[in-house]
Amino acid sequence: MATNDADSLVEIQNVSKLFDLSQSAIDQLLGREAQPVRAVQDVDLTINKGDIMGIAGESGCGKTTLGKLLVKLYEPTSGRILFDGRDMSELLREDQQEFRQRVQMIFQDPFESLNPRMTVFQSVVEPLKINDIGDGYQDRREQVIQVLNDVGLSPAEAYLNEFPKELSGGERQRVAIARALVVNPDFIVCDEPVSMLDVSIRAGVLNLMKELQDEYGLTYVFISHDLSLIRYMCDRTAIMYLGNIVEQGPTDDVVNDPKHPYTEALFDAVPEIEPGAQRRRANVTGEVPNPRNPPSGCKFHPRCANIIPPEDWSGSQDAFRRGFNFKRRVQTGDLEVEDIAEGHADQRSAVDAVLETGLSLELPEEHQADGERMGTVDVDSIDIPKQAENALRSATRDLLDGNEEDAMEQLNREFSSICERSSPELRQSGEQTTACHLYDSSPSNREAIAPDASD
Ligand SMILES: Nc1ncnc2c1ncn2[C@@H]1O[C@H](COP(=O)(O)OP(=O)(O)OP(=O)(O)O)[C@@H](O)[C@H]1O
Repeated sequence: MATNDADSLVEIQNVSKLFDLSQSAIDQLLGREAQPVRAVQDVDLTINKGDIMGIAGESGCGKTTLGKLLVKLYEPTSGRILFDGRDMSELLREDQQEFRQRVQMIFQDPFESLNPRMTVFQSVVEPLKINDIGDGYQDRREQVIQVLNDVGLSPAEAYLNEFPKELSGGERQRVAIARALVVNPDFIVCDEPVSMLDVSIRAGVLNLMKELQDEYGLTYVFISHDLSLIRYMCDRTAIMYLGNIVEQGPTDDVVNDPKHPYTEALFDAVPEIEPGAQRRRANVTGEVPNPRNPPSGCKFHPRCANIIPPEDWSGSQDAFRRGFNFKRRVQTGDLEVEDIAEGHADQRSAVDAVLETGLSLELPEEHQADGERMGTVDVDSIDIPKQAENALRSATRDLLDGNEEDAMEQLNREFSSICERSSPELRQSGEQTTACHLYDSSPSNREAIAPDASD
């Protein structure tokens, strides 16, 4: 749990945000409890004064929800957030006003965040009026002119009477930034602040935001799925997956020496900076699961390249990953054994065909095994222990006989992993903290998979 550090501005302590808490019609029909969307779950994070903290992750992982919690647009379902040492949910009325002045948010779409019927002057002066800042019209007008010049809209006088539709996308976002800055905040949450802008003007807006950070003494949170932006802007970075922070630390360390297999996969998928360099795709299987019904244990385990075999596993990790994936495909109904077996004269060749399909991984070409093609793999090329192969064969025969329960029992006996059983705690590794069983204290885990992950 985060401690009250002298340099910290924001401390997120074990925060969760759940949506749709009531039972749906399907829940009622099945007599089960409500299945809320766990948009943010058990998040701990400290944001230090003067830092730019990046929050990265795929769409739907909870970045915006976390951002909105930070500016009190949402209240946590559980946990607490301290701003400058004070619990945000316990602010008195007068303190709330001060908070709303000190904390601002900039959204992705400047067109939506600006009122189309207000001129630039009206938009930017409004927060001064709401917060009762400034000494009359003339003083406020001067403050508006000053901030418009600061955000590069100069001469400011030329912009005062413009409406949003008369401005370019970049100009509109600068007005949105001016609106946030005019009240002289300490902390700004920027949610994808340049993703709607033309690529050619993004760098200009980002550089401006860096300059403003020095000038106004700001602390920023940058939410983005764009890892090049995170790399360029942020001192520290937190990586989210299905509502959890799976890794965080100094951006250079997170980028150059990722600890969590998800972080590694995420950065694998980013095109290199050098023009013409090959894009290396991520070594992950499947899609992001439904946040209403997330996987057990480590939520990333069904997709993870480094899933951990049991201690007595004698084959390769790759073979375990394939066997485990076979089990999941059976569990989720994704392995159509009858279709695969169709047209095979005897059960033995049908079982061979199911194994060839079930043990292949749907991975980008650069991560496929030598004997892998068109969704099948040569089973002899996999280093799988005899006993495990026999269990797969026997489970497949059960499946062909329609006996899924016995099949699952055998598969569970052979292909069980700590990653599916228990949720990993955040642990220090190098400069970062990461939630992955590879970094648990049991040395057998690390030796089995990640001999170089022992720091
Ligand atoms: N108001 C809401 N009601 C119900 N579910 C919500 C609500 N807001 C977000 N969610 C769900 O919570 C999860 C996290 O959403 P969130 O928008 O925070 O993710 P994100 O990482 O910001 O995604 P994106 O980059 O696409 O905006 C998603 O599954 C989303 O559908």
